[in-house]
Amino acid sequence: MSGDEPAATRRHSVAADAEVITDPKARAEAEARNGLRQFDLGLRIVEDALAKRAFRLRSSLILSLHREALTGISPLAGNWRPAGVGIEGSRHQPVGAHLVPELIEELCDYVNDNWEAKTALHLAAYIMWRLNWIHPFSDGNGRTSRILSYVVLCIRIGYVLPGSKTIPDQIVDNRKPYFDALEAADDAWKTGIIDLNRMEKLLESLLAVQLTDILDQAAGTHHLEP
Ligand SMILES: Nc1ncnc2c1ncn2[C@@H]1O[C@H](COP(=O)(O)OP(=O)(O)OP(=O)(O)O)[C@@H](O)[C@H]1O
Repeated sequence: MSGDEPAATRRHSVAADAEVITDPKARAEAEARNGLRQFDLGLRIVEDALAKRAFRLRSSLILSLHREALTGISPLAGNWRPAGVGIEGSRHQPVGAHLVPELIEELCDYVNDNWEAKTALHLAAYIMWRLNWIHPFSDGNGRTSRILSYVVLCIRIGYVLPGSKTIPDQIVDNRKPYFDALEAADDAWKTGIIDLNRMEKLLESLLAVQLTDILDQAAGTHHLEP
């Protein structure tokens, strides 16, 4: 657009900035509130897919889960990152931003194409690793990977899983085994191999704790250490 053009013949976009909370206390409250909202959206997605007896993973669903977690906190809520990103304390360097949309499509294809052939734990482990590996967002990658992995696990098993110690909550309470499983899958991928053994084992043990929690509540005992 030329600056000397008369106003009457000018037509250019006037974008609004996304409003974000800057006060640290209000921001922490928004993060907690958004976490609950993101989990609720995840459950609605599971219930909807189970009712329809059909599910296809799409990039729009991943963006919706991210939007729910970051609304009011980041101007990029519900959007792929526009630039490079690093992960503090990790050896993994995520790909350039220009590759994100294509890699997300590949992730969705992998899940959809292997829906019957692979186990629920494999698909959940794949998402947990691959979405973190792509690191498609400027922030909120861990939160979105964990809920999406859990959503796909529930849909592929065919249940809204019971238990209050959910897999995502257990990971947040004890992150080291999760970080180690991500690093192990990253290392395997450097040689072109998808090896999710460690992540699958981790998710299996966390699923056992989640389900056993129901038994513990009923019996008033403690069957498994978290
Ligand atoms: N080696 C690794 N490879 C891939 N992803 C990793 C690795 N180590 C950590 N991560 C992921 O990166 C996340 C941090 O990225 P980001 O800050 O965008 O996520 P977040 O959702 O904001 O954080 P949080 O998980 O604390 O809620 C970690 O939570 C983890 O999920």
